[in-house]
Amino acid sequence: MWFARTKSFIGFVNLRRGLRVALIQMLVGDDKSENLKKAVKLITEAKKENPRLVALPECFNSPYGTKFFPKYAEPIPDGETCNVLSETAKNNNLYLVGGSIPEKCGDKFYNTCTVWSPEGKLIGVHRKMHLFDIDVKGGVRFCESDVLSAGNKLTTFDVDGCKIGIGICYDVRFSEMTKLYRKQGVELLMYPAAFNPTTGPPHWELLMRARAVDEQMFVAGISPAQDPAADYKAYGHTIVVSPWGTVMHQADYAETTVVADLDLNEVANVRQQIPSFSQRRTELYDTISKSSL
Ligand SMILES: NC(=O)CC(=O)C(=O)O
Repeated sequence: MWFARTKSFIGFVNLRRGLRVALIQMLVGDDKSENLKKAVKLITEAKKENPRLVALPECFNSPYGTKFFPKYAEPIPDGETCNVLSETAKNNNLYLVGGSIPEKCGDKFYNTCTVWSPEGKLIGVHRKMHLFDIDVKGGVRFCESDVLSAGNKLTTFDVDGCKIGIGICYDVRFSEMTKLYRKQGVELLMYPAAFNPTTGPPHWELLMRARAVDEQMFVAGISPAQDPAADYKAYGHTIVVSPWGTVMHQADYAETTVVADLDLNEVANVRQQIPSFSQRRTELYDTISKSSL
């Protein structure tokens, strides 16, 4: 296992607020129980680096594709995958962002991220809010809404005083959502995500950096590794960006784990030096128009 570690440091601070995260860029196959075994193995290996929080990628127990979602879907929290995630968080005594899985709830399906405490308790459930329906000629066509329903709620949780927000993949393209997280005091935004060879190269890093600079927070994107044989080829490139917009670490296409030390004081430092949030002219550009224009 190859580990990459980056450190971020700005100036002298009296009280260092740090958070070590491990982001698992896992190669996902079509055998669900093998995927679960692999996730447990990689989390257990990552634990050797002593992270406080570990994250898995979007759709880590199933291939990413609408034809797979109904077959792989499980109820939350009473399914096999949730049991495994809860046990693994507890056995390793860490916070676990469980990537995402296809969720079945009644007659509906969702693309859902669960978050687990070191005691194995479910502390967050995020259903992808913006469904990935795009058609790029000669590139990628995908229509999640053929099968999935969209979630309607933001999701935050706390790790040692750091408020963390969750989005899933396509959610990263919606800056209004990130602004709401900023208003809630989020300092780290985590996106389990699976971009692709069409949108990945031009947009992946750009969007992660844009959200980090817009809202002056750490942003992490956690992708599956690329499987050249899969119908949908994930872009990989699991990434961590600082509140200054610096790419602290970015993986390639292969399976790997990125370990990053986040200096949370950097959030306050950047917000103090560039106080764009309090300088907004919201009276001029309220984007939620109530008019019929
Ligand atoms: N897979 C997604 O949800 C989003 C994506 O690939 C993109 O926005 O591009």
